[in-house]
Parts: sequence; C-alpha cells; structure tokens
Amino acid sequence: MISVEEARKNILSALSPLTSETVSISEACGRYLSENITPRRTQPPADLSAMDGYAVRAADVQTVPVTLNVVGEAPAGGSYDSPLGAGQAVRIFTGGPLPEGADAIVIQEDTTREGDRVTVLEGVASGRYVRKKGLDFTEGQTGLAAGRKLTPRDIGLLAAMNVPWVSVYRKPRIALLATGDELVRPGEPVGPNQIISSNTLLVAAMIEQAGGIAIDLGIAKDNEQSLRQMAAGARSADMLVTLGGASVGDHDLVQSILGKEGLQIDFWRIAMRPGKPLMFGDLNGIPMLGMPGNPVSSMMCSYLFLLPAMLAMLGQPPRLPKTTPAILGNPLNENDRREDYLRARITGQKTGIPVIETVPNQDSSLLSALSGADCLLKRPPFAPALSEGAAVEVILLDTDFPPC
Ligand SMILES: Nc1nc2c(c(=O)[nH]1)N[C@H]1C(S)=C(S)[C@@H](COP(=O)(O)OP(=O)(O)OC[C@H]3O[C@@H](n4cnc5c(N)ncnc54)[C@H](O)[C@@H]3O)O[C@H]1N2
Ligand code: MOO
Repeated sequence: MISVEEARKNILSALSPLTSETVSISEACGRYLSENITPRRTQPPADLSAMDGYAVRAADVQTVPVTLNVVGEAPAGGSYDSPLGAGQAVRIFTGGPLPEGADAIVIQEDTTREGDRVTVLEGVASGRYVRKKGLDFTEGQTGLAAGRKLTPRDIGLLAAMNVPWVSVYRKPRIALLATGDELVRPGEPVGPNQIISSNTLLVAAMIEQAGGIAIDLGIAKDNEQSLRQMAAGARSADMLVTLGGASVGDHDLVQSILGKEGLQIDFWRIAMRPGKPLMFGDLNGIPMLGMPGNPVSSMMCSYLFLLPAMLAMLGQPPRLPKTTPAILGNPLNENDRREDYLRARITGQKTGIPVIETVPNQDSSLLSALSGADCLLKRPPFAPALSEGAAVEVILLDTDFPPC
C-alpha cells in the first residue's frame, strides 16, 4: 500500500493540461482561462461625472453662494465640446464626460437653477465626483491572468473590457463505468438482492460541479466480455473511472480483465480509509482510476484524487481542500496505518469555533451518513487517541473545492 500523498503525486505526474477552445463569454462562467486577458479599451474612456449636477471649475466655487452661466449639456454618451471658461458651468448627468477645463461636479441638490444661470450653494474640491479616465482599467494593461476560474463578476469585467471571446481549457471528459452483477440503474426493475447504482450519478455530479463532462458508460457485468466491451467506450475520454470490482474478491475483475486489454498499473491499494483498493494506470493511452465500489469510498477517491486530476487537466497548480479549525465533540481511538477520513457533523460552536462529532458508524457503504455529514476529519496514519474537546482541523464539505 502506498500513501495517499504518493498516490496523488503519481496521478498528477501522469497528467498534463488539456488543449484550449475559444468560447463566448456568455458561456465562459466557471471555465478556466488558458490565456492572459488584456482590456481592449480604457474604462472610463474619458473623465466622467459620477453624479447628476453641474461640471464646474473648482476654483470658481470656492466662495459660495456663487452664480455661474450654464453654457451647455453633457449627458452620458454625449458631450459638450467647447472648453469651459471662468464663471461657466455645464449641466451634466451621471456618466457624462467632463468638458475640457472642468475638474469637479457640483451635485444638483447643492444648486438652484434659474434659466441659464445656476447658483452653487456648496463648494467642491477639484476632482469631486469625477471618475478619471482609466480609473477602472486601461487598454493593453493587465486584465485577468491565465489559469483563473471565471466568476460571474469576471464575465461582467470581460464584457466591459470589450473581450467577447476567451480561450479556456477544454472540459475534461471523464468516462464512468460501474461494474457489478448486482447493480441496476435508479428506476429500473430491481430484484431482491440487487442494489441501485448510486456511484455513477454521485461521481458524475462531482465531475460536472468541478467543470468536467461526465460520460456514463453504463454498468458492466462481472464477466470478461461485458467489462472489455464497455470499457472500450472510454476511447475518446480524457480519463476512465471504473467504479467497483477493485478489491480482491473472485468477482473483482477490473484489474485482471483490463490488464489483458493493455492496462498498465501504476499503483493498486493505498493506505487510506475509505478507498483502500484504489488503482491507477494507463489503458492504451487513457489514464484510468479504478475506484472501490462502496459509495463512500467512490466519493472520497473522487474528492481526493479525481478532482485534483481534473484540476491538473484544467491547467491548475496542485491544490488540496482547505482545512478549518474545529473542536472535537467526542473522543477518538488511536488510528491504524491507513489515513482516515471520518465523516462528521457540526453540532454547535464554542467561542466561534465549530464543534464537530464524528458519525458513529463510519461504514463505507452508508450514503445517508455521507449525505448528512458537514465535514471530514482527516486522521494521519497512527494518529494518537484524542479526547473530547481536542483541537482538530476539518475539511468543510460543500465548500468550493475546486473553487467554483
Ligand atoms: N478480503 C478483502 N475484502 C475486501 C477488502 C480487502 O482488502 N480484503 N477491501 C474492502 C474494501 S476497503 C472495499 S472499499 C471494498 C471494495 O471492493 P470493490 O471495489 O471490489 O467493490 P465491489 O465489491 O464491486 O462493491 C463493494 C460494495 O459496493 C457496492 N457497489 C458497487 N458498485 C456500486 C454502485 N455503482 N453504486 C452503489 N453501490 C455499489 C457493492 O454492491 C458492494 O456492496 O472491498 C472490501 N473487501
Ligand atoms: O477502504 Mo474501503 O474503501 O473502506 O470501504
């Protein structure tokens, strides 16, 4: 058995970023930029007013009240094209460009207007309510860096930068093949000893949430022909993930059958719970992760190995889920040689720190406990026993890993 860290290192070293594609920014939210973006225009394009009021020379309104001649208008999208002389003002609206010579805005609430004359009641300093040219960004300068995962806010920025198309990493295509004679899809007729296949949908949801494309290859029977034929469906994928049949039982055929098809094993079995029988290899040029069939094991292997693998394909530097401090609400025994990921719930808080309790039954088949968990408590191999109240670090589930 190799360590979790070594397993992840082996997987990541076998992968490289995928090719890029160009997409409209209307389709780009959640995608990873594969190029640096520079603005194609300066924003604001000129000095603009931030308020409705009058563009003035600040020097003219240092002593108030003072009456100025209104010589024209500058609405957003329009302009007053003559220089502003001493004692003059231009009616201006939010977003309107300042005429040459004006350097401040008096808001209309601080004025009274009579015909072409405006009386300013409050003085303003130079620059007041003026958005200087280039305040937001400047053409050709730094915009967004390659590697960034685009947020809705970034989409707004790209639009304002007049960048309608961006180059992003292609979405990783992950083929999922469940295995097991006992499995049926949700909704299908189900016999007394059969199990509904939950892993494919669970892992597919994780893949889609992480910015990939899940390809459901179906459920292979525990026989050579079925497994061989269905695994062939992964031919155009960026990775094949098999679910189940990874262990040592007579019906755990993934390694032996795909071995005949050309599977080169990098590692099999890791010092982790749940997830011990994880395997990784290469099936005729396609990286393959063979995950254990227990649902919690599949989820945990996806979380700790598949998501980092996808991030590598999306041009991201290696990143692990963040941990956050917590207080243990129940005692724990010493750990054995497998790195343990315990499902836990947040049961309260002490001085602003969450108190967590590990789920009593940590069996790797239990989906209700998995769904009800708020966080994972990672315990290194041979971690000493802990008493109630101990300070621990937890991984909060349903947070942004990978960030989205
Ligand atoms: N003698 C040993 N037995 C087992 C060992 C071991 O080291 N020695 N390891 C155990 C561990 S740990 C795990 S994890 C499991 C993993 O076994 P497999 O990967 O071979 O998984 P299966 O036997 O195919 O299935 C295990 C379990 O999960 C259910 N399952 C499978 N696929 C799905 C699915 N798509 N959706 C829902 N549930 C699924 C399956 O019915 C089984 O109950 O091996 C231990 N055994
Ligand atoms: O390691 Mo298995 O994945 O516990 O259940």
